[in-house]
Amino acid sequence: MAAIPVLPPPPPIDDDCALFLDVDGTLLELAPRPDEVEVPQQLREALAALHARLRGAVALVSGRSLATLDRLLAPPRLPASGLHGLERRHGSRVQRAPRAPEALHRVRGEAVRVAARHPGVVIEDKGAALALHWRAAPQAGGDLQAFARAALPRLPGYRLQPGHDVIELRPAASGGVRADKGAAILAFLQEPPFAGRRPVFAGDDITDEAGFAAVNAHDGISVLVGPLRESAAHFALAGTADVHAWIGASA
Ligand SMILES: O=P(O)(O)OC[C@H]1O[C@H](O[C@H]2O[C@H](CO)[C@@H](O)[C@H](O)[C@H]2O)[C@H](O)[C@@H](O)[C@@H]1O
Repeated sequence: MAAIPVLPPPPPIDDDCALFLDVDGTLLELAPRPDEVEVPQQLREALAALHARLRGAVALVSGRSLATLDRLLAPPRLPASGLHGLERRHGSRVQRAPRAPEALHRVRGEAVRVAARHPGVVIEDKGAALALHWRAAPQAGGDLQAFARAALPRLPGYRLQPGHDVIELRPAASGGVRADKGAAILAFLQEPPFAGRRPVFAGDDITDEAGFAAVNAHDGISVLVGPLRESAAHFALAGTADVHAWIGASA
């Protein structure tokens, strides 16, 4: 098996960059449950300073919903894409995720019953998407993944979204267009103040690979955060503290 190449740290963030940032595992340290993350005040200040320095060209690109991103990180209320590209907000323009189908409500009820057998499992209702978390109950990972795979055929137009100690059921497209973090970044890059800038994207998870591919295709800077693994990213940082130092030095 080929060794995973060691990646260099990213260069400083220049004035002509457009900065895209994943949230959990990149800006925020992973916590046992989604509602237990902590947001350092210094991080808010660095994001606000970068937003001003890059003349607005800073966006969050997350698996969280837009509403949750605002609850966690605003102010500043940054341009953002939520639910792995299904939602996007830029100024007053908001693209919403598809409505949850009736079948998803039934699947959620069944997931809650599965979770009741595994103390520590969290079922996160994100509207159109449903996340099944086992970070605090590692032994439940197999059951939850099997449950999600079995539920998928009942949800036409849905796909599985794997992540760190989580499997999600989420729509594959929004408004008839494929939705992922790469597509969200490319949509931002067509609009001022992002257009014409060199894209930079930092992320840690499988969902972030689409974002790395998108910025690589635009001669951008792709940054894998966390332990090295197979990735399309060209640069790496070891963890959230290094991300804070990197963006803090550029703020
Ligand atoms: O794209 P992201 O911003 O990284 O969001 C991905 C998912 O993050 C959250 O789950 C992850 O973080 C939790 C809090 O640290 C952790 O408990 C969990 O194990 C991780 O998978 C969030 O809850 C999901 O909705 C996001 O899709």
